[in-house]
Amino acid sequence: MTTVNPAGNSVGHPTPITNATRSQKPSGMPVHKYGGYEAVDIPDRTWPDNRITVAPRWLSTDLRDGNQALIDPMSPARKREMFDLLVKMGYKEIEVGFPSSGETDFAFVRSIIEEGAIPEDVTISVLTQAREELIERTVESLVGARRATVHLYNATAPTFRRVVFRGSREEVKQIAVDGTRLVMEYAEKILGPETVFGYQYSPEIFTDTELDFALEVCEAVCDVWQPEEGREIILNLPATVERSTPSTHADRFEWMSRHLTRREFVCLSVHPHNDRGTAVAAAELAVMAGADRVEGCLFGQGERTGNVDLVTLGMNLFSQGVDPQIDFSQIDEIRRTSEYCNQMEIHPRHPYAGDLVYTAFSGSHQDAIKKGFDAMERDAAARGKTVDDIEWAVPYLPIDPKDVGRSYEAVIRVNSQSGKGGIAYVLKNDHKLDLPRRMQIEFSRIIQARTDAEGGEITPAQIWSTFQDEYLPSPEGAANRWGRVQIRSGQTTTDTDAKDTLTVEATVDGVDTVLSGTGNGPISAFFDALQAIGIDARLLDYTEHTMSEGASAQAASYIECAIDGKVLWGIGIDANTTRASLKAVVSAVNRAAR
Ligand SMILES: CC(=O)SCCNC(=O)CCNC(=O)[C@H](O)C(C)(C)COP(=O)(O)OP(=O)(O)OC[C@H]1O[C@@H](n2cnc3c(N)ncnc32)[C@H](O)[C@@H]1OP(=O)(O)O
Ligand SMILES: CC(C)C(=O)C(=O)O
Repeated sequence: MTTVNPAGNSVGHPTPITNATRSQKPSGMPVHKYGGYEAVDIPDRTWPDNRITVAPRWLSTDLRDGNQALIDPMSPARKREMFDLLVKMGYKEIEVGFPSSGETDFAFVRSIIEEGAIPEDVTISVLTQAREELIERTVESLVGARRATVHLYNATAPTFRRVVFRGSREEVKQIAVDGTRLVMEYAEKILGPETVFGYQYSPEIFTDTELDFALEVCEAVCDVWQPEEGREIILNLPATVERSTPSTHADRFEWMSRHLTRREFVCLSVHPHNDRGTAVAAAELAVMAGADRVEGCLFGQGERTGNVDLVTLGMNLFSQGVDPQIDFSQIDEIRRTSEYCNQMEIHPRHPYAGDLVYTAFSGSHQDAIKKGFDAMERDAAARGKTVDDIEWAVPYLPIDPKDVGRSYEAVIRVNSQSGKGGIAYVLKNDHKLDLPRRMQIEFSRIIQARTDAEGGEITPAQIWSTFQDEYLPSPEGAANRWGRVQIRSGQTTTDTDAKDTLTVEATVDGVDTVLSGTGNGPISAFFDALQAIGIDARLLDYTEHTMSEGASAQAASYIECAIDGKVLWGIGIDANTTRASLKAVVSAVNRAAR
């Protein structure tokens, strides 16, 4: 056989792809327009060995960075709903707006202060440019607040120095220094003793600013603020536009953390955006590299591709056994509120919150999930505990969906990619029927035929009605549409040599009749009785289980038989196990004749 390998040569045998044979043709994309990102000279970096064992401080900037990126910024009512949600979830630092931007933000800040909506342990913060009239207005918005932080920013990156401020390094540093001084002066003048006042500074686009200059500006700002015991300064180092790998970002954090002279009085804060799609990793690695605090938005709202997603970050900690200090137990409610406030939908694959993130359609995933749930139950029982008390270990499910308020219903959804495990899961979960393995295979072929013919998803209700129609036509079935044999009542007697005699009142082909037979037990006696109506049945396998607890508990019996040369399963459900097994025989017999 002749094949063409990836390099385009005809060869006698397929050639494996190696770096040597891989095509290196230019793509034609204008790569010359972009330069590589500068590495940090920190060969003794320590962050890769660090582990996150406690949650960082969180700041939600949904009402500021998130809001400023919306097509339709939040109305006062939507802002208030978001604020109340953030408080309820447990955020203790909330950036509530840019009060000097206009009346809407100013009035909102005033409203939450005047209406007493801010719990005592929550600090609000407000953002301002380093311009005197804006700083004054910003501080005015905070009058009467119990705990408030002014957050001042100016861009420090070279392009901004050249293009926006048209100034030297010294001049740009001076903007930060003067801004800090003005914030302190206006806070002193305008705010009363009831306000615990804090200060935050951000060298905007920290990630594009030369490290030595970012440090120089931060140090100059600290010289003005004079951080000390009980007087922290928050230095927030934003990846305003994400351009580096998370590892380089972490290097920059470790470098800054090592070089800041008053590090113990500095709260080092990270503010990643998601332009490369790696904001979550950037935040996590920055925390490993020394960041004390993370700024972001719920579900990654925010400028362009968004701020870092606070939900994913918090849930990532949770899934590692670290308390995020935030309550995500009603994730769908959080999601609905966020969608309402931002007027934007959350993607079905959004980590932890999307509609499909705890759902498996594919057979091998479903099989493993079902086995995982079964193993959890067995392990818990063996240790005398409940499933909720042992370590979560269900394949393909990073967390227990119940922990975020989801039910198990959507965990397994069935389509043409599904296998027996998923279908068995639906029957067990929704109907307490634990089908024997070979019966699972039999029933999954029936479902598979339907999904192949009709395409799309088959719902749990459709699976159940197919199951009823196939195995339970009467009387448990949805419709008494078919079934050659129906039993109405039966009696067994056991004689002295342990032979059972069974007498059954039945309807066969629409005619009422009495069937009678003997055997080693009721099932074999019933097989014997069926001979009278020309049915030759032989038992191959039998299992049963109870479906619930208590006096009125139902039992399910499963019977595999060879009937007139066909091997098939039947099921019977009844409070009495003998009746359940007779019904299972009827189920199989009727299927054979169908
Ligand atoms: C990365 C971030 O997310 S930063 C936050 C961005 N958010 C926002 O801007 C939302 C709210 N902002 C606004 O509503 C408006 O910008 C306002 C009302 C605050 C100010 O509006 P304007 O007075 O029209 O000024 P504008 O925002 O256009 O800023 C331009 C001027 O401010 C200067 N400037 C920009 N940022 C800063 C800063 N942080 N500190 C000092 N000056 C600054 C610019 O150099 C420019 O000066 P120039 O006119 O001398 O060239
Ligand atoms: C104001 C700063 C922190 C900001 O939002 C950014 O740089 O993205």
